[in-house]
Amino acid sequence: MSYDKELAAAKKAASLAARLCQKVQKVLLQSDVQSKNNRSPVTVADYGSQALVSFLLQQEFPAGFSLIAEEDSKDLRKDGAQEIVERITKLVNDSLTSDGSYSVTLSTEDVLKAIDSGKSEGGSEGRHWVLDPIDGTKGFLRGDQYAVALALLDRGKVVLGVLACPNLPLTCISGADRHSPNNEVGCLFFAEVGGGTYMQPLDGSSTVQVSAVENPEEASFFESYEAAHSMHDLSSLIAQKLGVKAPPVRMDSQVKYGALSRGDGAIYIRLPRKGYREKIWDHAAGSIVVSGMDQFHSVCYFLSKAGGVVTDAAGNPLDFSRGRYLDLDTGIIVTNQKLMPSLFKAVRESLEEKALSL
Ligand SMILES: Nc1ncnc2c1ncn2[C@@H]1O[C@H](COP(=O)(O)O)[C@@H](O)[C@H]1OP(=O)(O)O
Ligand SMILES: [Mg+2]
Ligand SMILES: [Mg+2]
Ligand SMILES: [Mg+2]
Repeated sequence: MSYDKELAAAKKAASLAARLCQKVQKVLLQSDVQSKNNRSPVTVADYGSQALVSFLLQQEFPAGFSLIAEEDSKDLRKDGAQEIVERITKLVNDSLTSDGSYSVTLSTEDVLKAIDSGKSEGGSEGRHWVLDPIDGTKGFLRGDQYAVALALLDRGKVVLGVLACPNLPLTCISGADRHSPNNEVGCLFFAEVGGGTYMQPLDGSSTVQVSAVENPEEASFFESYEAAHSMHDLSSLIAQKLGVKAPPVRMDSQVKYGALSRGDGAIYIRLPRKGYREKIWDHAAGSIVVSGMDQFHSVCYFLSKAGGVVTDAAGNPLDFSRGRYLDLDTGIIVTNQKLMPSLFKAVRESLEEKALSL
């Protein structure tokens, strides 16, 4: 089955949402940042991106529309939030009309409703869109990496994924090419089941050069920038066991999956502390982008690689059919098929050693 129409809509929605986020990141005001009850930050851009993507997808696919997304409008409906809601509404309307494809004006209530369409519980039946409107809000606030991550589930499987990465350089970010003179940023990764992974510039204006890392042991491995999101001491033990020499590349969000898919590194290790439950919107788009990397296409290069594999720390594939959360053993590991057996062994040994030392 082809999902071309859905993919085109997803690319359009994620690109417009990324533009909205870029605009906010440039002039980030302290008042734009709120704290959710789990103490993670949320900004007008998170809400604006979710409203925009939700509205666009609903316009295109009204029948049986289902969206699982990170944010909801609860805090925005509280007393004193009116000004922020108006600012979000203006951002959404400006972005919708920015390239002339839409001539609608949403009210504040339309925007709140669009945000709240993301409350679906998902599951193993039917189709569900999965959205992280800003993945890596902490990176976004630091002026660093973040992604708009959008995927489609069909009967519990990820069938397409789009990662808009506004701050990711178009050229390789690690290894020998790290100091490439080309400092253009803004990448759009997309993948459809069975169709390989593609990358194009977010603004669509220039060509892309992709470099292949030939020796994975020399290539960087990726991990979270935030130490609270993944245990850095454990990944350095794993890297040591694998003989990886390069220092880890610490980066926020699913941008790591995008960078990995084009060969900027060979391994992504994510081992959160006990008790943290991963959400499906933090991995759906990224996992299909990496899985399609055996057929990676860019504007000017075609790279053939060992296919990407994403599993939990017990070697099980990620199961997106169980609702809003992933039920995982310990963490997530990502690499290519060739390296997975040795990565898996190093992960198991390191976890056992860590358990013994506790
Ligand atoms: N304590 C935590 N442990 C692991 N991941 C977290 C934690 N808190 C938030 N996250 C989510 O982890 C992702 C960031 O991952 P990374 O560590 O790879 O940058 C984001 O989706 C972030 O949510 P958010 O979407 O709100 O930014
Ligand atoms: Mg968040
Ligand atoms: Mg996230
Ligand atoms: Mg988010």
